[in-house]
Amino acid sequence: MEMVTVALVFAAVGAYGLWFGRLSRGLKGPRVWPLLGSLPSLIQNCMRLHDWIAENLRQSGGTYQTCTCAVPFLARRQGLTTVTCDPKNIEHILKNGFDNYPKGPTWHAVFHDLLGNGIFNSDGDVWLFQRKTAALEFTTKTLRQAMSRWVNRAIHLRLLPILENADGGSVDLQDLLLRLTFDNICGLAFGKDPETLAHGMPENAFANAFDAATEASLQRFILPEFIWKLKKWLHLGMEVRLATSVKDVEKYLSDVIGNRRLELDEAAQSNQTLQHDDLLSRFMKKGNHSNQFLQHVALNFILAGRDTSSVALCWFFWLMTQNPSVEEKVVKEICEVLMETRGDDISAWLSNPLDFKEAGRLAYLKAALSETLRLYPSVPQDSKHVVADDILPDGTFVPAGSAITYSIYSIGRMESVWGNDCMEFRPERWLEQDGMPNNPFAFVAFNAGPRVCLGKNLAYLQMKSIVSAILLRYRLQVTPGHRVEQKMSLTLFMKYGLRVKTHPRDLSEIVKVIRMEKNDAASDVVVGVGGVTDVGVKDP
Ligand code: HEM
Repeated sequence: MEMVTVALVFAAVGAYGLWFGRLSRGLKGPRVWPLLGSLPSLIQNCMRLHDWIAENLRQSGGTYQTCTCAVPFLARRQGLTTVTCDPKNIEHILKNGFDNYPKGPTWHAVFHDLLGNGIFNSDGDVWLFQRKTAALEFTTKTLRQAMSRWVNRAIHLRLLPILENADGGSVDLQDLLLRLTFDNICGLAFGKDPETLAHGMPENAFANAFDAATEASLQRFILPEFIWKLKKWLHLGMEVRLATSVKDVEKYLSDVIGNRRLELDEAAQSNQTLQHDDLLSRFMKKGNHSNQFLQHVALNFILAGRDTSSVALCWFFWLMTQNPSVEEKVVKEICEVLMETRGDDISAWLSNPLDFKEAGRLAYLKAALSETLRLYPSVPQDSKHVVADDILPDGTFVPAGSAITYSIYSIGRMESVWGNDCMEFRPERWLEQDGMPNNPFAFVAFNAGPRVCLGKNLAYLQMKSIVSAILLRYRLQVTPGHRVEQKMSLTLFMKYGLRVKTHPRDLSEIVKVIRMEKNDAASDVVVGVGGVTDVGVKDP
């Protein structure tokens, strides 16, 4: 009997060895260990994940396959991940083969408790209906006006007073910006500014519950699905926190929706039109949707639009401190535009926020923001589920049930895509005739294809308003000793925030230079092309 057991064990080990040999030979990426797959290298590099993935991709020519669970049957499906940064593959995944690469069941299960079947967490017809309805709203001028109103209010009533009071001391700009954009997106999503950005940085029950629910949902990614499902069923650990936070978030939103319904009914009875221009009211006016559907609409927009622009701005402001010549050009462009639209009096530049036309003319600023997102994309990587066996344009076979990760962070750092100067922060490339790669899928910080970010133009407007308000008034200096590092998360936060000192900016020198250039230009015989508009910046 013992002999039989030993023989069986030997046979099993031998069979596993043969299987593992075949598997690991076919994989190009980091070393794959028996049973543990690439988990050891993943853990070893978890503090510099994005740079590690970029190195792997450089070595493998743009695509590799790896396996986090080297166990037969599981390996081909749940364990196998294809990692790519090849723009042709990305175009295939996001556009040409769109239906074969949905977000998939894992993503959906993780976020379902918080986001339901909202736009950010659905595929197929459920997603398409919401996408069509929302896309109509995102092209309206009134939504742009609403964004402009919310952002300018928060900048002038709360952000600037906080910076003024900092009085040479250091502030955590990341914290301020995260609060500001959270307030903005709540205003836009359901017409209420929770004012989390205010003196003393007050606690806000809705913001806290939303943060706790997002964090607890993200924790689910770390665990195998059956474990977090078991914890949910047994009411254990983070699952308890998730359930309570989701309840709090839903209660808050259900009160907002209930009040809005009453206001809309009263307005209809007295033949008045309500002035609410937020997304929730727009969806309510369009159809007879359930409270739960409307809650999910609001929550999905908040999740999609809350941290992305603040994180991009954080890296932008840090890059300004590292690249003073770019900062000078950014400030000069803003001054040039304001001098043309508001005249020479500097106080008139500071008294009112940018209007749409002024913001639209800031081509260099838009290029600098895009360049920031190329090197520091707010969403550094994204994953898709493979529905049916497929072959990617570069010849890689991807089996049904496996996952594909495309590294947005790596695409921007590939010499093969962006040229020898890919690691340089050079906004000019966005304005040059041949500065950009031919394939528009080389820049997917806002996603691309049918699921391209709906808030992209609003985000540029919001970011331009915030940059102008801060840089016209202050020069920023990273607080000595402060460490700027990436946090490993679905969003590219700075791990320790961004502590900066603010120094009042004297615009008189820049104004002198602009005046001199204007005089020189006026005395030239050749007349220039006039103001550049931001249509000059190439978009995918
Ligand atoms: C710099 C700022 C922003 C960046 C970098 C960004 C980036 C992205 C990315 C990468 C996606 C795809 C995510 C995925 O499918 O998993 C996305 C989707 C989306 N974004 Fe943005 N976003 C920004 C700002 C905003 C803002 C301000 C809003 C709302 C006002 C917004 C609304 C959306 C929506 C609704 C989607 C889902 C689209 C769909 O699935 O059909 N985004 N965004």
